[in-house]
Amino acid sequence: MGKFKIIETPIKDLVLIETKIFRDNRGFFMETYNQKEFEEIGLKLNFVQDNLSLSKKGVLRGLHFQFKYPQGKLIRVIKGKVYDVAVDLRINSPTFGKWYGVELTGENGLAFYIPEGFAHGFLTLEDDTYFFYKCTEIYYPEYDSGIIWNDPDIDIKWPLEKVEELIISEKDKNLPKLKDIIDKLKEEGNWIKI
Ligand SMILES: Cc1cn([C@H]2C[C@H](O)[C@@H](COP(=O)(O)OP(=O)(O)O[C@H]3O[C@H](C)C(=O)[C@H](O)[C@H]3O)O2)c(=O)[nH]c1=O
Repeated sequence: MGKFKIIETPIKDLVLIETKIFRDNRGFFMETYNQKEFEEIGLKLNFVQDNLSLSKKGVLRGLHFQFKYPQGKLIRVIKGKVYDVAVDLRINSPTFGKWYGVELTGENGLAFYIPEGFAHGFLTLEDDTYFFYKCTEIYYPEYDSGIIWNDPDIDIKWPLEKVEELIISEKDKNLPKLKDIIDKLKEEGNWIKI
């Protein structure tokens, strides 16, 4: 019996991964990634970069994606709590422009795999939240791109009632709407076509 279990979401290929937690009187142990066992549950992934960010309660990062060299992301909250959101930007996808959100905490061992072709963002629900993710492609600042977090056409139901204030970077405050970049995405991005 493997240590990881896939949980499907309403969006194809976007999955949650339950992780076996070994608890004892010292605390707990878990494997956060195991290439062989991930392949056994259908996730054949090659990670080339790990990221770690620390956020205060109310920080919203995103929605981000890399215009070229899109990144798949295996996300875990090490400590704290976030509401994590992925938006399907895969051209021709039947769920193009649709979003899915999930609460991730350091305690429940839930991981979230967001394949290439999605925009990603999260709202931080606790202070001192450590957010760790493995990426299937390296960072290309020249291709760093995104969509404004409150794009009315995507209409993400962020749990804003759970935070007192929003803390958003100037860069993220000025991100475009999906409708303003859709043509560029289709024409110039070596974007994921499913
Ligand atoms: C993403 C990234 C950033 N940086 C540098 C660039 C900036 O000087 C600094 C902060 O970058 P940024 O403000 O883009 O960090 P976030 O707002 O956390 O961006 C991330 O937030 C959302 C949630 C994501 O899914 C992406 O991985 C990523 O876009 O780190 C790097 O050196 N390498 C990197 O891979």
